[in-house]
Amino acid sequence: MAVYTQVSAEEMAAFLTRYDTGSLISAKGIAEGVENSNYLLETQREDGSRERFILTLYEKRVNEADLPFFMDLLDHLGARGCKVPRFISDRQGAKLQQLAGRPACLIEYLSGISVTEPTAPQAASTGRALGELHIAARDFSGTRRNSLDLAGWHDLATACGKDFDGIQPGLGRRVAEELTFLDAHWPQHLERGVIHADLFPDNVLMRGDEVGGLIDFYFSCTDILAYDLAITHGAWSFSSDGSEYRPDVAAALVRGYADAHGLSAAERAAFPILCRGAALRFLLTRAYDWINTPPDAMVTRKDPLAYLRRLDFCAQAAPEALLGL
Ligand SMILES: Nc1ncnc2c1ncn2[C@@H]1O[C@H](COP(=O)(O)OP(=O)(O)O)[C@@H](O)[C@H]1O
Ligand SMILES: N[C@@H](CCOP(=O)(O)O)C(=O)O
Repeated sequence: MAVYTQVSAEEMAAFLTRYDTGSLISAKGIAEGVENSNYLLETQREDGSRERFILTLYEKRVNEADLPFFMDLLDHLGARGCKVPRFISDRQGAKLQQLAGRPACLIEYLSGISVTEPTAPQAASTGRALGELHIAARDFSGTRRNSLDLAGWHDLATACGKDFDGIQPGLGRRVAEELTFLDAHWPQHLERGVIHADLFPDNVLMRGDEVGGLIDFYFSCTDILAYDLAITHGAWSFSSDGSEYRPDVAAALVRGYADAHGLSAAERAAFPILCRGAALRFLLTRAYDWINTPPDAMVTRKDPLAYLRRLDFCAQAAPEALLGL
């Protein structure tokens, strides 16, 4: 359950008086997610019409100074037809607020369902949506360094240190070997731009086989575009515990992306390395959270070993198998 900060109904009702949203009629903590506290709010206007909103209080990894980048990015993408939620301005034009001692924003609600067992047609739509996002972001002027890049992975590995082997004996050595490999092979000259960097199935709201919304841009940053496809590939093309590879889903995702955006020969050649980096990145953040989440925290820790299995698979798979060619 990702509600780190409890907000009373009275505090929420008072918060909403800053906006032209009508008054609060219901509020529910949202169980999904691990990074921030999220509430689903429903409001009613004087004419009786109702509307839903997401209230997010920023915790953990989101730096308040990065919020303007995310807000401007979503405005930019929304204006170019991408299905992304807008941050709502209050009557004074402010999008960023303070609530219960945390930075907080009111966000447009998008309907749709996050699938847990993605199908090939859903992966194809998601690949297309990711390609369209990369194209729409080409003329976005904002930039944000990816703090979870190769250097950031080294920092996380150092922070986990000896605790890795409490998760699984030998894990520390495996991570160190992989970092050495990636230091030597990480591609330097692929096309860069704004990437989502966390396009897991829970961050895509599906309507049937079509994408109804892309959410949770709080890791978005400037990095290699094909690395974003590799992250999405790792999240969509395996069973959630990482034990089973789904080549049909992988092929549909890559084809959808290539149709919308294109995928160069250099990007295809580097794809196995990018997949290994993507698997290691999530192994590391999950391992760090596994080690550092207090036992009484109201959040379900995610299994780092599910990403070790993906890493092992990607390290031995033929490039054609990963690309679904
Ligand atoms: N704009 C939105 N529209 C509809 N549902 C949303 C929206 N933003 C978040 N949610 C819901 O809240 C959940 C958690 O949001 P998310 O941004 O993924 O949290 P976290 O950053 O903590 O991982 C999502 O899985 C989704 O169910
Ligand atoms: N997708 C990451 C964790 C970030 O959580 P999200 O709910 O913001 O997507 C993972 O699965 O490790």
